[in-house]
Amino acid sequence: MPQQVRGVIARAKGAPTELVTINIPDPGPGEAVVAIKACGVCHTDLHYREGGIGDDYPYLLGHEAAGIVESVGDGVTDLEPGDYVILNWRAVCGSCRACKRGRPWYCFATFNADQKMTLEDGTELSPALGIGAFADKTLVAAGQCTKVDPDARPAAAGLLGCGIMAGLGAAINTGGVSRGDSVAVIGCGGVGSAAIAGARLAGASKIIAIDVDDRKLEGAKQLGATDVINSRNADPVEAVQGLTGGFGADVVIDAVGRPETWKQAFYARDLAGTVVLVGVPTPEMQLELPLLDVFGRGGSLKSSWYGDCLPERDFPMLIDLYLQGRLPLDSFVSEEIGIDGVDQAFETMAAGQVLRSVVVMEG
Ligand SMILES: NC(=O)c1ccc[n+]([C@@H]2O[C@H](COP(=O)([O-])OP(=O)(O)OC[C@H]3O[C@@H](n4cnc5c(N)ncnc54)[C@H](O)[C@@H]3O)[C@@H](O)[C@H]2O)c1
Ligand SMILES: [Zn+2]
Ligand SMILES: [Zn+2]
Repeated sequence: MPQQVRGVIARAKGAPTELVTINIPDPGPGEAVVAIKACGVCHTDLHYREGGIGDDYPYLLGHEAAGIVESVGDGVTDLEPGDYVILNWRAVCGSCRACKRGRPWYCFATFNADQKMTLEDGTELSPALGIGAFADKTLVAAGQCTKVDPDARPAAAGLLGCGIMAGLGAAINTGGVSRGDSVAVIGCGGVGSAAIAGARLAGASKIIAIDVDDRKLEGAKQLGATDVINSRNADPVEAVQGLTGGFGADVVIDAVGRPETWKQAFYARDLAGTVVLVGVPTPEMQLELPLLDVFGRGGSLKSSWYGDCLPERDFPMLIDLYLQGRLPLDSFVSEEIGIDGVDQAFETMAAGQVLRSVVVMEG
């Protein structure tokens, strides 16, 4: 039986969000209905509201979520009602060129549910990143559900569904940080702080946190930064060189995504080091750089989407590390809010006051 639940939608560009009743169809072949337990508030949700991603309004917002599988459609064999899952926005297909060449994190075909959730009047909803989890329940493709240890509390577990995974993976997967490396992270919001936690987990010996906000640098120390630089007061390139014997860091992660921070990353790395761009630039941003400097420096220049993660490989492993006390996911949960608090959380986020606000569903 199709059911009616509450959901947070963006009805029109720039308009405040609304908590409304939505229709969830029964899961079709390859689909699942998931009862949401918690869902983090991410910049991307705000971008949807503001029209920065598309104009397929109304959007059903929310995409960093953990929940319990309620029902599954035909042909779903690896998931059953009662399973505790983290939702992901990149279920890989296994058969495209990227998948076949062993780089499934570049998979061309991402799986979402075929059926549509709707408003009460039948208007089709566009779920944010194919998820839509600021809701009591949502409909997804079964491949978007990854089973993890149910002992992990939902507010922390759900964060692996987007921004925190992006930061952890930028360090561990894309940057390939390994034991003894020196790492610098520019921008210590949720994503950059997660990169710091990832660098620590990977055994980095020096982790240099760079931000323009002392509150963020304080938080970075708690997560394992060994040194902090406020780039309003000091040249971050010189400071990183000074802290690394003049060489620069082995891996530098730009979690801001502006031409000036990327250049800092480029010059703050060791000659053979790696730059990872994880912050998302805007379309008009241009980069100007002496080509000779690119030539004269080896190493690699990379970008990282979703931490180059493979949910089935990475989520259960990271949740195990969390439960062992080795990955401080709780530190990223700045506040827990109700489903009616999303717009307020967008303001708190824009003011730089939190790493993550997390909507926790009652009951
Ligand atoms: N690649 C991905 O898969 C992925 C996933 C999620 C988010 N992101 C992107 O990552 C970026 C960071 O996201 P977030 O949630 O951490 O945002 P955030 O706003 O929480 O953090 C940004 C941080 O950068 C700092 N900052 C701003 N300008 C700076 C500068 N010039 N130098 C140093 N620090 C500066 C801010 O003080 C803040 O602490 C965004 O661009 C976001 O879109 C990427
Ligand atoms: Zn594929
Ligand atoms: Zn997100």
